[in-house]
Amino acid sequence: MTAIETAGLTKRYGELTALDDLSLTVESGSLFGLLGPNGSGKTTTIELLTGQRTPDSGSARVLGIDPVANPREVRAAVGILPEREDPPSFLTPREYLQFVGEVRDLEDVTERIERWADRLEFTETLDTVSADLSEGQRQRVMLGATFVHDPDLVFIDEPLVNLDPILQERVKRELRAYCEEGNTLFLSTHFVDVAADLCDRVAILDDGHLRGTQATGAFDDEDLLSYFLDTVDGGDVATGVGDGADGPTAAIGPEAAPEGEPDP
Ligand SMILES: Nc1ncnc2c1ncn2[C@@H]1O[C@H](COP(=O)(O)OP(=O)(O)OP(=O)(O)O)[C@@H](O)[C@H]1O
Repeated sequence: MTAIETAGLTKRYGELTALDDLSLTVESGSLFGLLGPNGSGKTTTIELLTGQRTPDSGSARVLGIDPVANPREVRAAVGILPEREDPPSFLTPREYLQFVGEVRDLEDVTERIERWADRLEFTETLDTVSADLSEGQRQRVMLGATFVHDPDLVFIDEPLVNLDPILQERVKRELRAYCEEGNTLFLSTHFVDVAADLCDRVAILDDGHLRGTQATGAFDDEDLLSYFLDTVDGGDVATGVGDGADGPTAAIGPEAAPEGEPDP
């Protein structure tokens, strides 16, 4: 079954074409990665697929729903976690997730909150006001809010930023488990090792253009990095989430690209 299908999806901001003629298929149950340098159009793609923006041309179906005709329906069906969003500082995670549960009209909210807090390891901070949480703790609460309605499809922009290495592994395990339960994850990242580690299929976006789609099974991190650098024109490409709370440990610019001409 197909979770996402786009045909010729195009978005312009004034003179700038942020996304150009994107045609993509994402199968249900897959862990799909949209990999691209800063400004390549990843966020725009997610915003178009979730009915937050309207394309200039082209079409999409998300879980069979047209996000242009039915933006609220698509947002009710999926989970969305934009990059760097926080729970309100004056609410505890439990209060925030209860609020999300009410907006989403959920039954069994208490059970859902406790289950996701357990899966994402923030049970101990459920009743601490969010202003007193670390960045990594707030990121886990946001992940909980994204999954609390157990959607069939989840979009996450940069899933592992702000998490220490131990929590990155825990979250990766949970994301993989979520797909093994038959759900679909659509991740956007500019970290090659996140894509290599997590995703079973990666689409490379560069300057608004889809440069290629690859199954990651045959790649290790280095292979995917080489493929990525050969595929994109270069730019602010991060190679790893490293050991810090902040993400990249190395940003590869055009000067670091391997010698030789990229594949046509
Ligand atoms: N609301 C907007 N108005 C004008 N230009 C925009 C707007 N949103 C994005 N852009 C531009 O569109 C291009 C694609 O942006 P987008 O945010 O989709 O890229 P991205 O791959 O998600 O980048 P990053 O990895 O830095 O988050 C960029 O050149 C950006 O400056």
